[in-house]
Amino acid sequence: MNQSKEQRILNFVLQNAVRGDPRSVVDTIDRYCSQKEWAMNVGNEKGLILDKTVEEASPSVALELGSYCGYSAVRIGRLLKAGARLLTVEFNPQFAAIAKQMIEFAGVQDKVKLLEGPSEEIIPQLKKKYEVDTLDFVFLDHWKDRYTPDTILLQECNLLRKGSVLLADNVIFPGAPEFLNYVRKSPHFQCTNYPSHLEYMEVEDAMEKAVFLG
Ligand SMILES: O=C(NC/C=C/[C@H]1O[C@@H](n2cnc3cncnc32)[C@H](O)[C@@H]1O)c1cc([N+](=O)[O-])cc(O)c1O
Ligand SMILES: [Mg+2]
Repeated sequence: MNQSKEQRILNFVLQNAVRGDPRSVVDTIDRYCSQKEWAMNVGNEKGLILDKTVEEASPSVALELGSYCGYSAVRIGRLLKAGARLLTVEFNPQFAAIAKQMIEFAGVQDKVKLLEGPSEEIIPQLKKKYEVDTLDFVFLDHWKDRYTPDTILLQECNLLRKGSVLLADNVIFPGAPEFLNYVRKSPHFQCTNYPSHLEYMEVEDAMEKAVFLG
């Protein structure tokens, strides 16, 4: 049975990146996906915006929705301070298996925990089952029509506190118009747009930061 694209990306990392070196894992995925097969990793241009937002937030507890191959989980994990943790949510079993191996190879498994299942089921479990009080940082990069319902669910579950930072990928391409409309109209969020480009392409894209105001 021939391999999936995601398996080919993982194999390329296992053969070409440096075990325990998250930067080399990120760079190796970018090399493969820009030269061989496009894939929906946040990529290096938007990745720099992600890096700066994470460093500024300096989160103790972070959440990622949509692990895919683990590119951004590794990218965020490498920036977390001692004792901080990232929970990354992925419901596709094949992608979850790839992402887990990517996280372990990069050596960030002590900071990054992959939770397998749909975000709408996992989010309500975060407080009791995963011992989360509130989230300091949330990266939204899953199905674009889930951004708004999950943002509402995070609020309903009291998982956001004054200053919690949401960062959403792809608000221009493929686009998340209802999410932009929701957070920009809401009195509970202070929004900032970061124009950029779609990973590995010269297509316009952007990230949106939405800081919860309580
Ligand atoms: O579609 C995109 N991303 C969707 C990402 C989806 C990933 O999140 C998981 N997921 C989805 N809902 C979930 C709910 N719960 C858990 N995992 C979930 C999916 O199993 C997949 O691993 C996308 C598309 C382009 N593009 O150019 O077309 C570019 C990008 O940067 C993108 O992020
Ligand atoms: Mg994306």
